[in-house]
Amino acid sequence: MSGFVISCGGTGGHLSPGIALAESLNAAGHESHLLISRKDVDSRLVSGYPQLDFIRSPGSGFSWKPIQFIKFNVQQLRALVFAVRLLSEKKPDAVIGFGGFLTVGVVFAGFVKGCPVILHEANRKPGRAIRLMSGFARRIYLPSGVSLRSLPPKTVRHLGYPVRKEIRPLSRDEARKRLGIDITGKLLLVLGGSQGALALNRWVKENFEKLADQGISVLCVTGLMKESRGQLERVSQDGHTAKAYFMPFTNQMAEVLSSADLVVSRAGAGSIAEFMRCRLPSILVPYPHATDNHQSANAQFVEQQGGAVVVAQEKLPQLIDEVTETIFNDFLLNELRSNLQRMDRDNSADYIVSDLESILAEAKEVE
Ligand SMILES: CC(=O)N[C@H]1[C@@H](OP(=O)(O)OP(=O)(O)OC[C@H]2O[C@@H](n3ccc(=O)[nH]c3=O)[C@H](O)[C@@H]2O)O[C@H](CO)[C@@H](O)[C@@H]1O
Repeated sequence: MSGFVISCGGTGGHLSPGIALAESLNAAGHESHLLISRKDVDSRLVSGYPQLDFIRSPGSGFSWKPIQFIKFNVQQLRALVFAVRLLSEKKPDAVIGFGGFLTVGVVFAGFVKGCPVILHEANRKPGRAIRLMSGFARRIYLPSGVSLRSLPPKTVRHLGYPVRKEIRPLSRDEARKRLGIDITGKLLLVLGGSQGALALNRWVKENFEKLADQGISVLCVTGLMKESRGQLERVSQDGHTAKAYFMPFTNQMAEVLSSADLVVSRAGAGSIAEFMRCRLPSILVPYPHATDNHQSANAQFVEQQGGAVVVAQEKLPQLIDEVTETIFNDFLLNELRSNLQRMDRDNSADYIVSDLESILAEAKEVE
């Protein structure tokens, strides 16, 4: 049995693969501790996993704005001290970082203590933390076709995004029943990633009547910062009732993804991997201010593989036509679904576990 500290907090896109990996490590008889942030989104997501060991670290997101920049550096120092103490207490065999502001302190502490450092990058443009810490890594997992300058090839493995085991396609009717979605006809899911997207929430409110008149209902996951619940209803001229459901956050992602015919979403790597797993066709609207425009790179890759349609945020007025043309086009939906199936890397968490086991076995031989 080996022990691992997994740094995966700050946003759902880092936390979900951390949870997926911890579950696979624990199932293989290892021990894992997940380092997360004190943000609300982390608390909401981890509430569904009482069996895992989550540890909340100090830390704050990076910004060039002067006050936030000072706060970031002070918090990074606190996070480093916290990480050194944590590693002294848990004595892990390896430290794993999924990127984000929490990764830097714990990875550095792990390296100084002589612990193998393992990194995972989910996006098609590696983030700052991964780039900064890559020189310390014994292994880096990158999406296929993505490279990082000056890394020896033996350090890199191209593996997909670990998706949580419970995220599996369910029958559409069963999923709607479990969510209490009481509609007939097409359902459009609107998802702004783990933290929501104001522009997409607004788009739903502005376009619900047009969608309803075509018989399309909507499920909109608004994000915690834009807390919004409730329901809208509209009866079209032909007597069909369409509804719009709003919820701030969900711990029932398998049901949410399986209930819909189509999703309009930001292009986070985790969301995309889960659409593949649930074979859910998507229209991706990349967040235009994401670091190095990495969401556009994520979205374009899926579009090139035939798994999604991309609409830039400045083209949002065209989204309603894209939605209505796609959601009623069964040929296109089937095509998108079969391409998603082809792209899905089913058990990357299990591959990572066996790779970690061989890294640790090699390290023991060297000792
Ligand atoms: C604005 C920004 O920079 N976002 C980044 C962030 O996205 P973000 O945190 O939005 O992450 P993703 O879209 O990658 O994944 C969201 C995760 O949260 C889960 N979830 C979401 C909503 C909800 O109500 N319940 C729930 O469980 C999803 O199932 C998924 O597992 O990290 C990703 C991974 O590095 C990046 O690709 C994104 O670009």
